[in-house]
Amino acid sequence: MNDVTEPVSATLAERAKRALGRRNLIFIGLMGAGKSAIGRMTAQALGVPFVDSDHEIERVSRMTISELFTAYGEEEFRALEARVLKRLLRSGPRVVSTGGGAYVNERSRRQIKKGGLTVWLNAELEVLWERVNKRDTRPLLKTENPKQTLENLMRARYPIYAEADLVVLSRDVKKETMVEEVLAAIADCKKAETP
Ligand SMILES: Nc1ncnc2c1ncn2[C@@H]1O[C@H](COP(=O)(O)OP(=O)(O)O)[C@@H](O)[C@H]1O
Ligand SMILES: O=C(O)C1=C[C@@H](OP(=O)(O)O)[C@@H](O)[C@H](O)C1
Ligand SMILES: [Mg+2]
Repeated sequence: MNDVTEPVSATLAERAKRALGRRNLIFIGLMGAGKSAIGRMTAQALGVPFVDSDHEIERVSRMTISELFTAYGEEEFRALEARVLKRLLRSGPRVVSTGGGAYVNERSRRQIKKGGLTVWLNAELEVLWERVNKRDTRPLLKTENPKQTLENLMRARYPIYAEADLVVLSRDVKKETMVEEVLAAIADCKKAETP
């Protein structure tokens, strides 16, 4: 239990950092929710290292996510993702942004839950669609009707993402506002760190 009274002057980032302790902060949510962008900015605000699991997968494999899906298929990608996440989550505190499917995979979900505090960037379909339709880097959306695919993924995945420790609504507000809301959620989090 952390029963040390915070000084009134502690900034939001300082309070969040103290509440996080040695845990990692792990961003989960659907494609376009802002895990990579908001995760990076949150790490900066907290003054802890940032890592994006997709970037790490691309670095170690020397292939893009799209190339990996084409060459080996989704199942192999998930196995690689689980291995990379296990390594990234070994020590904290860090901010780790995952790819949208990581938390849905049982093996990765177990590691993520064990690895620290999870924050779900929850977003409505229109918000996600406006963001993801500008790029063609996401292999799962290379379908005849990508918006419908995104909606189907929402239905399947949102009940699982809902298991997260913290939930922040991702919407069209300034990214700095999103970061502040994430920091406030961490600072207010009652889940105690296990020794
Ligand atoms: N609050 C926001 N307002 C406007 N654009 C955003 C916001 N959050 C993220 N974005 C943009 O949406 C796109 C998708 O974000 P990204 O971080 O790649 O999402 P994810 O990693 O969850 O798929 C990026 O271009 C990012 O800059
Ligand atoms: O939702 C998914 O299954 C995926 C999301 C992507 O990451 P982002 O959520 O960062 O776009 C990436 O890992 C891969 O294309 C698969
Ligand atoms: Mg991302």
